Amino acid sequence: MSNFYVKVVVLASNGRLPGGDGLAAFTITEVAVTLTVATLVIIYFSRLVKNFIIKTKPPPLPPGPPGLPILGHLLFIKPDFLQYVTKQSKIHGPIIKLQLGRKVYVIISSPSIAKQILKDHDAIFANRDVPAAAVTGTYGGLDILWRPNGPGLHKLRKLVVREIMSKEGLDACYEFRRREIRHTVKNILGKIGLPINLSEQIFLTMLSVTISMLWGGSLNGEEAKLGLEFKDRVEVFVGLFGEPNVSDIFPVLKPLDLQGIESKTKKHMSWFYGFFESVIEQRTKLGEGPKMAGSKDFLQQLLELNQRGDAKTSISIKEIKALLLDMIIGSTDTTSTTMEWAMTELLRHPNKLRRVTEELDAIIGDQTSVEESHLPRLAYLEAVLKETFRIHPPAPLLFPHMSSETTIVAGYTIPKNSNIFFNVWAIQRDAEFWEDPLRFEPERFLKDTEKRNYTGNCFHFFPFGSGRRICVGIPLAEKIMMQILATLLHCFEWELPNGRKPDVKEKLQLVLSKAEPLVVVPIINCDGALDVKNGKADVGVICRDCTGMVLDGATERVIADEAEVVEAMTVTKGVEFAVKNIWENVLLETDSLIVFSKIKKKMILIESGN
Ligand code: HEM
Repeated sequence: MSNFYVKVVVLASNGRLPGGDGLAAFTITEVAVTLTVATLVIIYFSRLVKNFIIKTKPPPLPPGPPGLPILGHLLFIKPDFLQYVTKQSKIHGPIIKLQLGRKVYVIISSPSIAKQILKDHDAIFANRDVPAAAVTGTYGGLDILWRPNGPGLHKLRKLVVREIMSKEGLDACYEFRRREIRHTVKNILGKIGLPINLSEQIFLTMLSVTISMLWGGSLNGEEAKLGLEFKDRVEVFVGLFGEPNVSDIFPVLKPLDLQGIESKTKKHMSWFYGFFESVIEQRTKLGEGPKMAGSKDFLQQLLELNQRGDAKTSISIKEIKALLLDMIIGSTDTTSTTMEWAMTELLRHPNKLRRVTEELDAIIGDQTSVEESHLPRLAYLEAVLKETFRIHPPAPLLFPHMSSETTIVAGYTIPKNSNIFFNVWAIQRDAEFWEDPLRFEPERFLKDTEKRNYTGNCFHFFPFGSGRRICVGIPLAEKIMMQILATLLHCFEWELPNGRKPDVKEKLQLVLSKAEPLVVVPIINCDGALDVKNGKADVGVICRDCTGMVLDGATERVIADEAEVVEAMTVTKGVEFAVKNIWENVLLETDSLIVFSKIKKKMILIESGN
């Protein structure tokens, strides 16, 4: 018997020696074994429980910079939120967390994590945290942008995608788009040689295009002032949505509206909605608006749905107004900013600009205007637009998505109701995927075109978002931007005032625009200038690109565009014109109808007065 065994037996038998009581010795052995087994079982189970606890403990929140008590990172996000989050992501990794008050903000700057959220967990992350300004500005989120994910959102998205953005919908209102682009050309022709704010010009074109598609209206002529007012108000309105609002961060302060954001939003909202109400009232009084190839404009369709009274498809007047505002805001700032950046980059890279104009000359040739049918063949221009989206995405962080459940992503816990930003600006400039990412190189989109598209499947390049909140306006955006850019570049040459180089400083409001608007000088892109003398004073008719514009030679102001040539010549009836074609020396009488073609570089006489 070992010493140890003797000791245990003696202790267990209260000092009595074994042998006298065999039963006691047996019990002690049994107790020892039982104790050992119990200890082992306890150890085993405690390990099991520990493992279970470790396994079921939620992963940590994403890392991030330390914040201040109560305020969190509120004081750090200004003046440049995009630069701040990009810098913090470089330090803390591709998924980071910031806190404003009690609200959690998660910023993603990795394609694979973006894919997990926007594809694998799309339904969970398809909500929005509606800021107080948007609640006020959209009747509590009745539009598409701020609407919670659900049947109401699907109904509105389907309506826009099927009725406006479908091929048939867009074809049906092509004439309106064409008309507005020609008005823009005419406007610019009146400003040849003068500096113009291109951003403003393009914004007005886009606004006119959108309004004409929505209800057949136009902002040209007398209404141009209205266009500028729209522009100012859209800018302010959008700025109010983007402004960090203490009412959102600390909801108890909401009734105080400390920054006055809600009251300002209300003021602008009443202006927009008042405008829409007058359009709707007019439509209801006068009946259907202008028809486009037998189809109805969007407003007409909405009003008919409003009359239907069927809960599944019916739409209220408030929804109609909120939707119209969405379409106008969604389509103007984003597209005009993109075109402004595209022009800026082309002016900075004359060799790329040359390649665009060569392509335009080859495809459009001597035809008088850029038509939508030309667009699919303008591969290089399309690459220029994509490269512009890559380097200057108008929505560099997309629009924030909100999680409707606590979810684990990339090994971190994203709490319910967090706001998720996707830093497409950083992802699309990431040297791991894009060679020489800061260089403007449209050629990279000429290879691998299928892979490098923005339909939401490539998470290295997704300027329109992805998943169920992807932008509804892509088909319109791509058509209209291609056509406007092609027209501007085919019809005019562009210079910077005083030979300056355009700068690329950015400014983030809701869209990432140029800090300073692009001011450029349009010059005549045609050698075929014609002089007209009436014997008393110089009067000019100058051949202008594509459009057959008639201009006053002294002031270089437009007298008429092609459609109005007849009228212009009637106005000048009785005045003797001697029109000298620099190639053919043609003399015309006043009553002649003339159009000019740029490419043929000659004046075409289509009808003689006598
Ligand atoms: C350069 C052109 C455009 C760009 C870059 C752009 C970009 C975007 C982005 C990034 C989003 C948010 C996606 C997300 O939340 O993940 C969005 C949403 C939206 N866009 Fe666009 N957009 C453009 C043009 C347009 C046009 C032309 C329209 C309409 C006429 C439009 C209407 C909308 C609407 C209504 C939404 C909200 C969708 C939703 O929340 O479900 N956009 N857009």
